[in-house]
Amino acid sequence: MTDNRLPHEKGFHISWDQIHRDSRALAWRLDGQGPDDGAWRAVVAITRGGMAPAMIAARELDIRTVDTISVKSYDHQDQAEAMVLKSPDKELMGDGTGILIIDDLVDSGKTLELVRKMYPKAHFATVYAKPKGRPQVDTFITEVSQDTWIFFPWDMALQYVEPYRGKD
Ligand SMILES: O=P(O)(O)OC[C@H]1O[C@H](OP(=O)(O)OP(=O)(O)O)[C@H](O)[C@@H]1O
Ligand code: HPA
Ligand SMILES: [Mg+2]
Repeated sequence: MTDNRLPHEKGFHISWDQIHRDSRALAWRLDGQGPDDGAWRAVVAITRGGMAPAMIAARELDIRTVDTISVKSYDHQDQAEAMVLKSPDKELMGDGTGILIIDDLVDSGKTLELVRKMYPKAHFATVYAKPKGRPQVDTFITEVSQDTWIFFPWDMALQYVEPYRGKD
Protein backbone atom coordinates (compact mmCIF):
# COMPACT_ATOMS: atom_id res chain seq x y z
CA MET A 1 0.00 0.00 0.00
CA THR A 2 1.35 3.46 -0.83
CA ASP A 3 1.64 6.02 1.91
CA ASN A 4 -0.06 9.17 0.64
CA ARG A 5 0.41 11.16 3.81
CA LEU A 6 1.91 14.63 3.46
CA PRO A 7 5.18 15.30 5.35
CA HIS A 8 3.35 17.10 8.15
CA GLU A 9 1.03 14.10 8.56
CA LYS A 10 3.99 11.73 8.80
CA GLY A 11 5.44 13.47 11.81
CA PHE A 12 8.39 12.73 14.03
CA HIS A 13 7.50 14.42 17.32
CA ILE A 14 10.43 15.33 19.52
CA SER A 15 10.08 16.06 23.24
CA TRP A 16 12.24 18.49 25.22
CA ASP A 17 13.86 15.51 26.88
CA GLN A 18 14.69 13.94 23.52
CA ILE A 19 16.22 17.10 22.03
CA HIS A 20 18.20 17.59 25.24
CA ARG A 21 19.62 14.06 25.05
CA ASP A 22 20.30 14.24 21.29
CA SER A 23 21.95 17.68 21.59
CA ARG A 24 24.16 16.36 24.40
CA ALA A 25 25.11 13.38 22.23
CA LEU A 26 26.02 15.82 19.44
CA ALA A 27 28.22 17.83 21.82
CA TRP A 28 30.01 14.72 23.07
CA ARG A 29 30.70 13.63 19.50
CA LEU A 30 32.22 17.05 18.74
CA ASP A 31 34.35 17.20 21.87
CA GLY A 32 38.04 17.50 21.01
CA GLN A 33 37.37 17.57 17.24
CA GLY A 34 38.34 21.23 16.67
CA PRO A 35 41.39 22.16 14.60
CA ASP A 36 44.90 22.19 16.13
CA ASP A 37 44.49 21.36 19.83
CA GLY A 38 40.97 19.98 19.36
CA ALA A 39 39.31 23.03 20.94
CA TRP A 40 36.53 25.08 19.32
CA ARG A 41 36.84 28.87 19.33
CA ALA A 42 33.10 29.57 19.45
CA VAL A 43 29.64 28.17 18.90
CA VAL A 44 27.35 29.86 16.38
CA ALA A 45 23.64 29.03 16.39
CA ILE A 46 21.57 29.25 13.23
CA THR A 47 18.44 30.91 14.52
CA ARG A 48 15.98 30.18 15.59
CA GLY A 49 15.92 26.37 15.63
CA GLY A 50 19.64 26.02 16.29
CA MET A 51 19.55 28.06 19.49
CA ALA A 52 18.45 25.35 21.91
CA PRO A 53 20.88 22.69 20.58
CA ALA A 54 23.69 25.31 20.44
CA MET A 55 23.07 26.35 24.04
CA ILE A 56 23.16 22.72 25.20
CA ALA A 57 26.32 21.98 23.19
CA ALA A 58 28.07 25.15 24.41
CA ARG A 59 27.30 24.15 27.99
CA GLU A 60 28.59 20.60 27.51
CA LEU A 61 31.76 21.78 25.79
CA ASP A 62 32.30 24.70 28.21
CA ILE A 63 32.33 27.25 25.39
CA ARG A 64 31.34 30.75 26.53
CA THR A 65 31.65 32.54 23.20
CA VAL A 66 28.32 32.09 21.45
CA ASP A 67 27.00 34.07 18.49
CA THR A 68 24.08 33.74 16.08
CA ILE A 69 23.38 33.87 12.38
CA SER A 70 19.78 34.47 11.40
CA VAL A 71 18.61 32.61 8.33
CA LYS A 72 15.03 32.43 7.17
CA SER A 73 14.10 29.78 4.65
CA TYR A 74 10.63 28.55 5.57
CA ASP A 75 7.23 30.11 6.14
CA HIS A 76 5.67 27.38 8.23
CA GLN A 77 6.17 24.33 5.96
CA ASP A 78 6.62 26.24 2.70
CA GLN A 79 10.20 26.64 1.54
CA ALA A 80 11.34 29.98 0.16
CA GLU A 81 14.75 31.36 -0.87
CA ALA A 82 17.17 31.19 2.10
CA MET A 83 18.12 34.68 3.28
CA VAL A 84 20.63 35.92 5.87
CA LEU A 85 18.85 38.44 8.11
CA LYS A 86 21.71 38.93 10.62
CA SER A 87 25.38 37.90 10.51
CA PRO A 88 27.66 36.96 13.43
CA ASP A 89 30.68 39.05 14.48
CA LYS A 90 33.04 39.39 11.49
CA GLU A 91 36.27 39.36 13.48
CA LEU A 92 35.22 36.31 15.45
CA MET A 93 34.22 34.36 12.35
CA GLY A 94 37.07 34.90 9.86
CA ASP A 95 36.77 32.05 7.33
CA GLY A 96 35.12 29.88 9.98
CA THR A 97 38.21 28.02 11.22
CA GLY A 98 37.56 26.60 14.69
CA ILE A 99 33.91 27.70 14.67
CA LEU A 100 31.15 25.22 15.39
CA ILE A 101 27.96 26.16 13.54
CA ILE A 102 24.91 24.39 14.92
CA ASP A 103 21.35 23.96 13.65
CA ASP A 104 18.48 21.78 14.76
CA LEU A 105 18.21 19.97 11.42
CA VAL A 106 19.25 19.90 7.80
CA ASP A 107 16.44 19.18 5.34
CA SER A 108 17.07 20.27 1.72
CA GLY A 109 20.49 21.61 2.74
CA LYS A 110 19.73 25.13 1.40
CA THR A 111 20.30 26.87 4.75
CA LEU A 112 23.66 25.22 5.40
CA GLU A 113 24.73 25.67 1.79
CA LEU A 114 24.27 29.42 2.16
CA VAL A 115 26.11 29.60 5.50
CA ARG A 116 28.90 27.32 4.23
CA LYS A 117 29.58 29.73 1.38
CA MET A 118 30.15 32.45 3.98
CA TYR A 119 32.35 30.33 6.31
CA PRO A 120 33.88 27.50 4.27
CA LYS A 121 36.27 26.40 7.06
CA ALA A 122 33.64 26.13 9.80
CA HIS A 123 32.36 22.80 11.13
CA PHE A 124 28.64 22.26 10.51
CA ALA A 125 26.64 20.17 12.97
CA THR A 126 22.94 19.39 13.25
CA VAL A 127 20.99 17.17 15.60
CA TYR A 128 18.81 15.67 12.83
CA ALA A 129 19.50 15.21 9.13
CA LYS A 130 17.37 14.26 6.13
CA PRO A 131 19.11 12.49 3.21
CA LYS A 132 19.03 15.45 0.77
CA GLY A 133 20.84 17.70 3.20
CA ARG A 134 23.44 15.20 4.43
CA PRO A 135 26.25 16.37 2.09
CA GLN A 136 26.02 19.81 3.74
CA VAL A 137 26.50 18.60 7.33
CA ASP A 138 29.76 17.43 8.89
CA THR A 139 28.33 15.87 12.06
CA PHE A 140 24.76 14.87 13.01
CA ILE A 141 23.07 12.44 15.40
CA THR A 142 19.89 10.99 13.87
CA GLU A 143 18.82 10.54 10.25
CA VAL A 144 15.13 11.02 9.47
CA SER A 145 13.48 10.12 6.13
CA GLN A 146 12.99 12.91 3.60
CA ASP A 147 9.18 12.70 3.68
CA THR A 148 8.93 13.06 7.45
CA TRP A 149 8.27 16.43 9.07
CA ILE A 150 10.12 16.87 12.35
CA PHE A 151 8.08 18.61 15.04
CA PHE A 152 10.17 20.32 17.70
CA PRO A 153 8.99 20.79 21.30
CA TRP A 154 8.96 24.59 20.97
CA ASP A 155 6.27 24.22 18.26
CA MET A 156 4.06 21.84 20.23
CA ALA A 157 1.89 21.62 23.37
CA LEU A 158 0.55 18.71 25.41
CA GLN A 159 -3.11 18.08 24.59
CA TYR A 160 -5.87 15.55 25.15
CA VAL A 161 -6.29 12.73 22.61
CA GLU A 162 -9.33 10.48 22.18
CA PRO A 163 -8.83 6.81 23.24
CA TYR A 164 -8.17 4.56 20.23
CA ARG A 165 -11.54 2.73 20.68
CA GLY A 166 -13.41 6.04 20.86
CA LYS A 167 -12.42 7.11 17.37
CA ASP A 168 -14.81 6.56 14.44
O1 LIG B 1 17.94 22.34 5.06
P1 LIG B 1 16.84 23.32 4.82
O2 LIG B 1 15.82 22.83 3.83
O3 LIG B 1 17.33 24.69 4.49
O4 LIG B 1 15.97 23.42 6.17
C1 LIG B 1 16.49 23.46 7.46
C2 LIG B 1 16.26 24.78 8.14
O5 LIG B 1 14.85 25.10 8.17
C3 LIG B 1 14.43 25.38 9.50
O6 LIG B 1 14.58 26.74 9.81
P2 LIG B 1 13.54 27.87 9.39
O7 LIG B 1 14.06 28.59 8.18
O8 LIG B 1 12.17 27.28 9.28
O9 LIG B 1 13.58 28.93 10.56
P3 LIG B 1 13.52 28.75 12.15
O10 LIG B 1 14.74 28.01 12.57
O11 LIG B 1 13.54 30.17 12.64
O12 LIG B 1 12.24 28.05 12.51
C4 LIG B 1 15.40 24.56 10.34
O13 LIG B 1 15.51 25.11 11.66
C5 LIG B 1 16.70 24.71 9.59
O14 LIG B 1 17.37 25.90 9.93
O1 HPA C 1 11.12 18.70 9.19
C1 HPA C 1 11.20 19.90 9.58
N1 HPA C 1 10.73 20.30 10.81
C2 HPA C 1 10.80 21.57 11.24
N2 HPA C 1 11.35 22.56 10.53
C3 HPA C 1 11.84 22.24 9.30
N3 HPA C 1 12.45 23.03 8.39
C4 HPA C 1 12.75 22.25 7.35
N4 HPA C 1 12.36 20.98 7.54
C5 HPA C 1 11.79 20.94 8.78
MG1 LIG D 1 16.20 27.12 11.31
